[in-house]
Amino acid sequence: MAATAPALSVAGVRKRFGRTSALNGVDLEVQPGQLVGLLGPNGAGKSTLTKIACGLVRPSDGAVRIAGHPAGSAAARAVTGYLAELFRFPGWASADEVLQLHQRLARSPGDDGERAELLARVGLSEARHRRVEEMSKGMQQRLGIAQALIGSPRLVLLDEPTSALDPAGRRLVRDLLVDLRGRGVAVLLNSHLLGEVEQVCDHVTIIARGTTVASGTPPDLARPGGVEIETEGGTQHFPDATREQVPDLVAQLVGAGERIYDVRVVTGTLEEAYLEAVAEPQP
Ligand SMILES: Nc1ncnc2c1ncn2[C@@H]1O[C@H](COP(=O)(O)OP(=O)(O)OP(=O)(O)O)[C@@H](O)[C@H]1O
Repeated sequence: MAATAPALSVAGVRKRFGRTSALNGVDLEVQPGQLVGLLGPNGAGKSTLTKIACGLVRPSDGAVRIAGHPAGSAAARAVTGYLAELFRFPGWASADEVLQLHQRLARSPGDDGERAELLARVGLSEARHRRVEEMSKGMQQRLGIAQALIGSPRLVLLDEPTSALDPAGRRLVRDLLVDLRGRGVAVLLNSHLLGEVEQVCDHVTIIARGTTVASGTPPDLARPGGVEIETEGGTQHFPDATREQVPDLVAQLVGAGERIYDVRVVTGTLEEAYLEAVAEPQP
């Protein structure tokens, strides 16, 4: 069962914190080798869902399984890597010591070699003996990502892993995510950086008010935005036209005596789709 099960399966999950209903029935799947972006406004329930997946929070209702094992079980935790949104490593520890500690916590058979490889993958080889308190926020975040990869997890849960990173650091993490996908690792990525999610994720789930409001591939979610044709008299916008209609549109305009300088098929952005999906329903 475990061999063919999704890396992460979330079915009908609800979570109440006292009077606050954080999740109201969310479904989500991440397959091995799939990179899924979890988007949603502040307070939508993304971190709560991630914490449920790694067994830190118990759902009030619903089922969460990791590679076929119940979330929170030893078998599930053994194949899961997690980077929390807000984490703090001891300031006195070096990068290498942080990873060593987490190797012990994760009971990873990994050794010096695993630590050196992980530090290289997050661009911290030179900082191996630097203390955490001497690192920038971005370096600490990259160390956090290395920590999440200890023991070669099959599922990696990353809660806003690039919020402190500069553009080069973000590129490095994007490349790392693509590499993980290539190795068959499943990744759930919580992020507010829509451009990044659009570039790297195979699938996106948007939650708002504790429920799923949209789900699909980034191109599916980012709807087409029509066709723009630049003519002598200015830009003409055909909002409902598709790429297939371009030759006919151009022929009509030329037939009507227009001169054409440029034609653009406008694609919507994930940002537009996101804003539409999370908008409060009108009463
Ligand atoms: N331990 C807790 N006790 C009480 N309420 C909580 C707890 N954790 C989360 N909540 C509430 O649950 C809801 C969802 O919070 P969560 O942190 O999961 O949102 P999020 O989508 O990750 O937000 P952000 O984008 O700001 O990180 C919020 O209303 C939050 O206040």
